[in-house]
Amino acid sequence: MATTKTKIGNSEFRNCFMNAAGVYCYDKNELEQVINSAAGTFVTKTATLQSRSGNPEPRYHDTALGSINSMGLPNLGFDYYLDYLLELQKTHPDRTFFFSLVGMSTEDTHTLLKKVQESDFNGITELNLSCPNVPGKPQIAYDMETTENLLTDIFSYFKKPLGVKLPPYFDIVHFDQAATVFNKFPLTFINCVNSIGNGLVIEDESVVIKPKNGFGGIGGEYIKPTALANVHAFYKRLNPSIQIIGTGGVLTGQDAFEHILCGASMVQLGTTLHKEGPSAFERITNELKAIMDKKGYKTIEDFKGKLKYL
Ligand SMILES: O=C1NC(=O)NC(C(=O)O)N1
Repeated sequence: MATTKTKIGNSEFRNCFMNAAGVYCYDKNELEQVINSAAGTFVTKTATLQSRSGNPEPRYHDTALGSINSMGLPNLGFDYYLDYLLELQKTHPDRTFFFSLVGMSTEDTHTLLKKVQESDFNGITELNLSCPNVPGKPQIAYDMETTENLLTDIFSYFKKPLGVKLPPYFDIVHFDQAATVFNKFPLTFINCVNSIGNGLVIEDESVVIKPKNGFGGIGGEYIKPTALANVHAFYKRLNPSIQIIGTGGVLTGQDAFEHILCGASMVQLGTTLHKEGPSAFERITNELKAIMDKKGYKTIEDFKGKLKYL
């Protein structure tokens, strides 16, 4: 029987599936459900220094092929998530969890990461450089100079495992430029991709979410080709020491198989988890194991990154 265990940095996970930041991770209740599911680990909702109520509702909408959201980083604040993560280090010492965070300013980002560095947190930090939904705030990782300067400053003091959540890129030159920057730093991973920013969904004659006149991040089936391309483009360009987390368009074990084939070491569920709930982890894990058994793959390392070209 195949195993879907994996490793990110020096941390081992019993399963290569987890939630995507923003889904089933707002509070202890939701995170507990992911802990008790077949998921290998969880990532928190992206935490900011102060708690945020986020954008006006309706701000999330499911569609037949995925979802659109403009949540606006609603979260209970950095201290809430850090306190919970430190509590879990006592109750679940054998597990490693991910902490997603970003500042509303560069100064806040450094304040947050210095707090993490100085804390007893021994998990993995995911810096969200790609939220498309805070009015007036750009997706940081679309600005390579700002990203390079930020990472240079961060790695002068941050010595714990760190990865970045990236927006999708759509230009080969941008893959080259971004990879050149990321290869300069001891990143544990990059996570490709966040939602495709500023899409528009219409029902009858109206937008379906309130913020930004209906413009929001797109997830689900719509984005799998873009997600797979980003995973593979960076897999081919990055130092092997920087692993890839694949996020976007995973509904089935086949979708997860494709993400791993492109180079992902971990696969996140966003829209599918929102629609189906934590039981999706067991379903998709079993579907992936069935594919692996059929193909004679014992571990994900047997086919990770081995996408065939014509
Ligand atoms: O990084 C994010 N990506 C999204 O698609 N939505 C959330 C949000 O709006 O909070 N953040």
